[in-house]
Amino acid sequence: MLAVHFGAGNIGRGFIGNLLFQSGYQTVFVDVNQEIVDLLNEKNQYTVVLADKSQEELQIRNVSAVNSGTDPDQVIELIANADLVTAAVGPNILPFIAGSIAEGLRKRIAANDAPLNIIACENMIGGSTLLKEKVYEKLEESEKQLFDSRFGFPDAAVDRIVPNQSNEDKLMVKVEPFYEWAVDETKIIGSRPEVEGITYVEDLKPYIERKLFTVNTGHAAAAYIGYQAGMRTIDEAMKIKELQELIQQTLQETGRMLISKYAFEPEEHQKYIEKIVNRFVNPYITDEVTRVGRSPIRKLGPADRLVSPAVQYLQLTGDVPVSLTRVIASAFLYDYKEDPDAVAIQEAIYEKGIERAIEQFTGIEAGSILSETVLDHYHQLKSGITIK
Ligand SMILES: NC(=O)C1=CN([C@@H]2O[C@H](COP(=O)(O)OP(=O)(O)OC[C@H]3O[C@@H](n4cnc5c(N)ncnc54)[C@H](O)[C@@H]3O)[C@@H](O)[C@H]2O)C=CC1
Ligand SMILES: O=P(O)(O)OC[C@H]1O[C@](O)(CO)[C@@H](O)[C@@H]1O
Repeated sequence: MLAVHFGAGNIGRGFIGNLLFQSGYQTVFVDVNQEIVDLLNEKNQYTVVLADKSQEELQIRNVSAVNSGTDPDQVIELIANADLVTAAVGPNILPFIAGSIAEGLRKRIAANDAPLNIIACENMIGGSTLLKEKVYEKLEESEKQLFDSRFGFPDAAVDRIVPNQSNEDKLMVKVEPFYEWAVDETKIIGSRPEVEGITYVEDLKPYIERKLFTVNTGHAAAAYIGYQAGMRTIDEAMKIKELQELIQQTLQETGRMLISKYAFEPEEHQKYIEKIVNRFVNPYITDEVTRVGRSPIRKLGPADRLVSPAVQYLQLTGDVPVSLTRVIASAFLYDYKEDPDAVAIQEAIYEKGIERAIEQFTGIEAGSILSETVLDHYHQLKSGITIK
């Protein structure tokens, strides 16, 4: 069985590649990083290390790679013959891989009538749906019906913390032992890809919202508030008692919203929160706040981990979320110079003021109660009332 995976980065090698190998696939990674492509083709294997007391090493074999920048025809050929296509490149990169996927699917249609599923494994709601939209933008109107009947783009929720790597062995990836991969089975075309570790679900929305608004909201809170307090890593940040408390309060807010929306069992949800917070304090993982906080424009978007739960909390409970708005404010103070999103946000604040910047990046209307609350937190945090 042939799997083509776009993005041989942290989650690509450390999670998706790992499960594909365990499920019997031959995996070809598609990436634009020539060094990683060369190494994968030279070794045809790499090591995944579990970040816990055991430090267990898994050998991931049957892998190779192609550089889509220099060898686009090979990528097209691979897609034409694949049994499964997956991607973990980042939401902003999905439009750039759509062209070769469209071409590959065209070539496949000309050669055989086997169905194919394409699963984007990004931290976002509707990642595969977005990829499908971008692929379909490359099609003629007349092609779309046949594509609909042959190719599935099931959305997914993926969860495993894989920090940036600093190993001497450039292919080695250190990952937390925990993982979860839920896939929307209603959008599968043909038979379900048999991948060890995938949970097929009929309704993905509760899974993806629970995950994005707990793991990723909590993590973003630790990153932005931790950065504000001068911390370098998430585990350092988590040692600050007040920060842990703020994360707990933030996750109580997202929890209240999720429980009210999906009728989750409160005790079960509380256990889920505790488990997530424990993952953040894993002493075997060094995860920089600047990785977890990366791309703040994306993270402040209306459908993402901070603003969406805040807006839904207000709508569902009638109360203003005190902690979520504080985390949103701290994201507006995130001024890490190496992050182009952070720089753009700071420039927008400088040029048009914080209130307009909040509206621009979050879609929260200026003058609304949410905007006013974020604004209050922003001014307090800026005047030095920090967590430390
Ligand atoms: N790292 C993690 O723990 C998790 C990450 N994710 C999601 O997975 C996605 C990837 O994240 P990471 O693996 O952390 O990032 P990463 O930066 O380690 O990996 C991304 C890879 O995509 C490659 N890439 C960039 N442009 C490309 C293109 N045009 N074609 C093919 N490959 C291209 C990069 O060279 C890199 O190897 C993101 O959406 C992230 O939110 C989801 C869950 C966990
Ligand atoms: O990958 P993103 O969306 O930039 O956000 C980083 C987040 O993703 C993860 O890497 C994995 O879920 C978390 O560590 C963190 O919450």
